[in-house]
Amino acid sequence: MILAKFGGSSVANSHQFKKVKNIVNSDANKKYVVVSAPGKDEQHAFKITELLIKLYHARPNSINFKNLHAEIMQRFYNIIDELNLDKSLKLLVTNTFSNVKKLSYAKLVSRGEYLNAQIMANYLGWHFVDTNDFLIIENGQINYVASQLRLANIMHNDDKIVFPGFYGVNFNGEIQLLPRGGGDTSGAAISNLLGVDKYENWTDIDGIQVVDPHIIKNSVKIDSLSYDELQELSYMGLSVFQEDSINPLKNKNIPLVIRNTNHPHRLGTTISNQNSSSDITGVIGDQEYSLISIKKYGLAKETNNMIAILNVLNQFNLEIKCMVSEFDSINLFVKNIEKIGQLEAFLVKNNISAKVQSNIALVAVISQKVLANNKLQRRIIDILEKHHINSFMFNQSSNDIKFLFGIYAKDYQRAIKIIYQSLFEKNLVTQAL
Ligand SMILES: Nc1ncnc2c1ncn2[C@@H]1O[C@H](COP(=O)(O)OP(=O)(O)O)[C@@H](O)[C@H]1O
Ligand SMILES: N[C@@H](CC(=O)OP(=O)(O)O)C(=O)O
Repeated sequence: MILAKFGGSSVANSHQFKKVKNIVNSDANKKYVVVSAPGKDEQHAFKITELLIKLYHARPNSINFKNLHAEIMQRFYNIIDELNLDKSLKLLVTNTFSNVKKLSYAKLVSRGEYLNAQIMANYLGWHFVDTNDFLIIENGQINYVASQLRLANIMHNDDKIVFPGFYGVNFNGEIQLLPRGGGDTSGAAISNLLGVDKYENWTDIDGIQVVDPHIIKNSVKIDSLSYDELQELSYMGLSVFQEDSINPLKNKNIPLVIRNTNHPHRLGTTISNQNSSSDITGVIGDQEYSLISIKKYGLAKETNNMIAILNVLNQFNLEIKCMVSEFDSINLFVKNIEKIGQLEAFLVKNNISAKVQSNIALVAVISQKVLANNKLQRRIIDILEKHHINSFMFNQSSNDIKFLFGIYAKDYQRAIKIIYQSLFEKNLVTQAL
């Protein structure tokens, strides 16, 4: 049994719907489909989810509101008309958006996946099952035990089912959204609940590449990698697959295959408990960090100091990506802070002497094979020095999968290109081993 999740780019218009039908009909084992809301395509610069978020914030009856409302409905009408589907679906679209201002944020924003799953189910001739009826999300976390019980009451063995991604429901019956990109998580969670043999994640790229294609268009494609490597890649910012989606698959040893809806015969990238096919699986990062450097005599020795600092950061809801401590200092890399001034004032008021620096990038080289010896790390530091890229804070993860360093954001893309070219194009990976 296979569950296939189709991301926004794979279900953006009627043309893409036809590709999805060919893919699922070509393999009798594909029994479950999860869809996202229509994404971007050549005609549409915005995803439906983005338009729904704008609609929620638009002033009722303003021109902007009316335009957004019409644009969203028209995209669904076009898909239904172009596929010659039952006209009742158009009525469903109209009714869904008939009283937008009465809908909660989560309910409105989830309607993109809800309608797309209804339309896809009708087009494939499969059943529609609403995740609203079984996927329990409490405080942002999926409750697997409760979800399993509810799902067991809905499922009938031979059903072929289309589920909407991205949302579930809490115990009070209110719709709950997963974080943006959460369709991957829905797919992984439902794969776990149904105990499928394989989870296919269909998107618009042939698989995972060593470098984000926005930085290097055609870097080496990885044929296979381990769950742990993917976890590190996603944690460091890989957008192709959501970070929270890996554990539900790893726990049940369900292989994940990332495949291209536009080129369905290409093999994609397989993620399982097997070691990677490549020495290096990623040169990856993000340039939206701030560095908080805190100094105090004997700081790292006193647990109370640490607790006080973490409490302060907690009040500002900061996500710490990396923390390096020495005898009298702690360096924390956090996602860009909107209220830097307020944070600095707060730290001073609490007698914590700290410097906050913005426009920092974190870059990681991910490899399960070569980081255990130190040669690759030295090679990377040499490359950065040779190209006059100021780097600071080098950190190796305890599982020897990730080598991480900080640089200034202005050097981010150049650093990634140089490291990739030096290691791959000049074939230095093998020399570094
Ligand atoms: N290292 C990488 N390898 C492959 N794709 C990547 C990588 N980094 C970023 N991406 C981007 O991820 C995109 C696919 O993810 P996403 O936009 O969420 O797809 P979907 O619409 O199918 O959910 C690709 O189009 C690609 O631009
Ligand atoms: N539509 C939601 C959920 C999602 O996973 O979408 P996509 O598959 O297009 O990344 C979003 O835009 O966040």
